[in-house]
Amino acid sequence: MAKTSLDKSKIRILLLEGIHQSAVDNLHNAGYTNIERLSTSLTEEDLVEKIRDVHFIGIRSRTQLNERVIAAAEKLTAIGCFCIGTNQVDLDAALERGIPVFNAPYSNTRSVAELVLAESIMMLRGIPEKNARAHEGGWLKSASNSFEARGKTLGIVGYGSIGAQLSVLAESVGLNVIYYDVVTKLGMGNARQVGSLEELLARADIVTLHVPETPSTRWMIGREQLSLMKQGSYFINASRGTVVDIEALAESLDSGRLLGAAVDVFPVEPKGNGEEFVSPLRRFDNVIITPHIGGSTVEAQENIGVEVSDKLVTFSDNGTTITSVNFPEVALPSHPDKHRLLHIHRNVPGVLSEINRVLGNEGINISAQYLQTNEQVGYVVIDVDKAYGQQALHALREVEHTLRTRVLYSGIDYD
Ligand SMILES: NC(=O)c1ccc[n+]([C@@H]2O[C@H](COP(=O)([O-])OP(=O)(O)OC[C@H]3O[C@@H](n4cnc5c(N)ncnc54)[C@H](O)[C@@H]3O)[C@@H](O)[C@H]2O)c1
Ligand SMILES: O=C(O)[C@H](O)COP(=O)(O)O
Repeated sequence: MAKTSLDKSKIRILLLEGIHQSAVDNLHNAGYTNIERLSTSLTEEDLVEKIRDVHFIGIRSRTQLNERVIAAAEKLTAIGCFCIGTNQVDLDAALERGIPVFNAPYSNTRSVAELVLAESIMMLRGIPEKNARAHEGGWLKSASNSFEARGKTLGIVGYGSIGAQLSVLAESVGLNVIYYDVVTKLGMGNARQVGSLEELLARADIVTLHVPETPSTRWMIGREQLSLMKQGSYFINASRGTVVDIEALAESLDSGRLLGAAVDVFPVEPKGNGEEFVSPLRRFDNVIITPHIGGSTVEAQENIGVEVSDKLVTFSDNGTTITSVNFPEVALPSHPDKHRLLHIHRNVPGVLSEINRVLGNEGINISAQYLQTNEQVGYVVIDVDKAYGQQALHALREVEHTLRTRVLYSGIDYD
């Protein structure tokens, strides 16, 4: 019987942007040893070159996996975003090539929520300016524009994992919480959903954004929205830089409508720690500027390293795509004495019956089978007797509308 799997040590894994050592350790423990780990992201040109021979890539928010890069990734099997956001990946381009994308939807949410609550309290007390003056030798002892959090209203835009967690923390210090979300959601504690973004902007003392980057959130906060905010209110953005018109935010700070802001994400961010950060917000002492570190805590990064590498290993070892953000979700218990075939195809009628027909024609008995589809793609996992693995793979490749096929042999096979 022909051995069909590629030795795990030949499976190339590229980890970028300083992904935590926990990911490397986890992959090693699962038998994957061919790992290159870089502390930075790569330019498009470098990525196109480097990704050619890579089976798995791990990135964070900075690496742009656009259509051109994905098209160059001839061997790429799965993408791991070691963060929450997946807007940096062309998810459709990956799907079209049968490449599932995974992320870590929960591991850094607490870190962001804690930071935002701390920033709210710091801004209410005017700490950013007082701190800046003291560093210059000044002494701004004053109660003017210095407030308790108790009884103020926090307005959360996007009540998902981070927004909801922040809501709980905020109520514990006496903030009243209102939130706006495109989906109707049950509030935590006494938090109340409002019917429109405009209502939230008009009622909140502090507005904080926790939406993903999508076409509906792009530039959702501009001059008009900021003009609806209360005189003397505060603004926080730790979501994505493209959600806010930063020039309009600077104008609101100049006009004094906003007493302060805290911004962690920017439309253009430096590619690495050595590059200059350019922003109209640099001139404001009452703005807390942080370098996209909302999720950058030791705890979050260690957990993310384990969570996403686990997902890559599980997919690599048995084809499971549960929690993939772009792919039909399939999990079939492993059958150690069988060969597992993975078949990814365009989601058009008749493919499954064609698969079963070609396998039947070859006299191949199917031990287990599971199909899931999304609008574009169908994903079938099929277990067959070991003696037929290679033959079944050849038969499946002939099925019309096939995007990709693979056979797993006591682990995995890569084309
Ligand atoms: N600064 C950081 O380091 C950092 C860390 C983690 C996450 N993030 C960003 O925060 C975002 C939110 O994270 P999450 O885990 O809470 O995501 P989530 O998906 O759990 O929640 C997002 C919420 O936004 C809502 N939403 C979507 N479009 C909306 C719109 N147009 N108006 C109002 N609400 C809308 C969704 O319904 C959902 O409830 C991530 O997508 C990521 O971009 C940043
Ligand atoms: O999407 C996220 O989880 C955050 O933006 C954090 O991204 P990072 O891993 O690049 O810090």
